[in-house]
Amino acid sequence: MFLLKHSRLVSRTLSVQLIQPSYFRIQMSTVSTTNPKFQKIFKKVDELKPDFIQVLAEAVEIPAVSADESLRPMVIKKAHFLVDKLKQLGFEDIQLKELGVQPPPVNDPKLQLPPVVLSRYGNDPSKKTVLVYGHYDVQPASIEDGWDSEPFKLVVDEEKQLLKARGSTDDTGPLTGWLHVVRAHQEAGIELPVNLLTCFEGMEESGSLGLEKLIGQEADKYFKDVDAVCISDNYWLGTKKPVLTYGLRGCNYYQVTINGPGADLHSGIFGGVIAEPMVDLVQVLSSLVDSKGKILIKGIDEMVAPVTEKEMKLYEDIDFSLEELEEASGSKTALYEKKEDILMHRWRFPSLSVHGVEGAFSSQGAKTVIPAKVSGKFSIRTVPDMDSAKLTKLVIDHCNSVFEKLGSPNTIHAELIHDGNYWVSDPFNAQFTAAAKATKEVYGVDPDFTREGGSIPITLTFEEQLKTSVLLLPMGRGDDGAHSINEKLDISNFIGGIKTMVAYLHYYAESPEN
Ligand SMILES: NCC(=O)N[C@@H](Cc1c[nH]cn1)C(=O)O
Ligand SMILES: [Zn+2]
Ligand SMILES: [Zn+2]
Repeated sequence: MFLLKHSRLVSRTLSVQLIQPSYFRIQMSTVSTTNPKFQKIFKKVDELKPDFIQVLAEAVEIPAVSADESLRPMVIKKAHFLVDKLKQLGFEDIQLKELGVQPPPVNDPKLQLPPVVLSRYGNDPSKKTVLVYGHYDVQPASIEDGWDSEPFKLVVDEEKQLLKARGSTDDTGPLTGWLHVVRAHQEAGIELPVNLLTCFEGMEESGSLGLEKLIGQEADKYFKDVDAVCISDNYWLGTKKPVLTYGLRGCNYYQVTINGPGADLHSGIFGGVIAEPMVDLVQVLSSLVDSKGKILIKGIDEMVAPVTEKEMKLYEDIDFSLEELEEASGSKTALYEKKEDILMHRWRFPSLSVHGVEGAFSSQGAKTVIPAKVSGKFSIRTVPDMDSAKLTKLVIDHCNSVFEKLGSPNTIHAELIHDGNYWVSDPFNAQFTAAAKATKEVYGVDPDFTREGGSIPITLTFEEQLKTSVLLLPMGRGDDGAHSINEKLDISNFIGGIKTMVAYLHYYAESPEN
């Protein structure tokens, strides 16, 4: 069961008026549509809200952290949870596609990748077929990171009208949203206007390992009738205006390991007389990027497509501000002040982030250890026209060359852990047009068309392998705290997002084009 914050409000749980900016309130407080076609089904979505939240509560309780090998059984458990839900809803041809063992680096060489959940709802040749993709794995989370509540227990905050838990916005909330779309149609007695296929994976947060191959294998089989792919796994740019997303950065994730003594050592006995891996590693890591965010690895800037004047105009028209960035980051630490600079550095320039060090002392206290082997983790968000293989060569050569200059007797091994391509689409195709109409229907405003700094590694693969267009239809807001502490999804976004999915499927089904 989920936790209700402010328990005195329990009796009027979930039937309270939603607290929203004024122009949303008009659209969302009752049945949020001017179109009689959607009235019945939107009303049903509103009525089913408690049930939808209950499903989310059950789903987020499973700590499906793909990056944590010890939690792999939980990731697999969540796949089976989804299978049960799909069965209950009458989905057919449900298949758990196994992807084999996880490739190195991995502690357990027999570690199985979590399965991909394929299923189908409807098989009418006269209808279009929409494949919806989502991921059921989540980022790591623990209360010690600074969460206000247990991350794997859903908190329904009545006062703020939000749902808080790891996975609420990324991506369990949006993924389960697709199941609710089907339930709402069933209970409203309205036929789904398209055939719906699902592709739910459990490794997205760890680079979608194994999925690319499966999509290639199934392109002419399970996915052979797919007309369009829709992904709901990203966020509005800010907190007020809905967006549709037509671009993503890619992500190349690296690990650089420095190996030294045979075991961790006492720094009083060995300090000053042996070469310390951690000292070498911090020098390698600090050579990658400066404090202004400039990547210091030579040759990367030259791969980036130049900014055009036409493109500059796009950034000027987007509704966003420095204040929104500061609000979402909870700080005044932005590297840029102008909206255009912020957007370009988030969407169309590469960035390098240093994430952490495996093997180093990281707890409270003052342990006087010399770690024997340390691995620094960093990633580069990639953009057009960067080539992943060329980038990797530049990165590895750079690390080796910096290390060589240190003259250390330790050893270095720099490697790519996973890569996923950037993606940029045509925001005026039939799918985007249908989604824009759907957004207007639900929220009463035209969406902004945005790109995103994050990555969904499989997006380009769907486009290329299935020869279809991909739409990114975000559910949550820019301040949801995905990958961070206190991740949340506003209830109005959850319900509005489900309605938008509904309307998008209907408008896309009606569209004369594919
Ligand atoms: N909601 C999308 C998301 O969070 N994607 C991850 C994908 C990723 C790539 N490498 C590791 N994870 C992201 O970090 O952008
Ligand atoms: Zn995600
Ligand atoms: Zn994520």
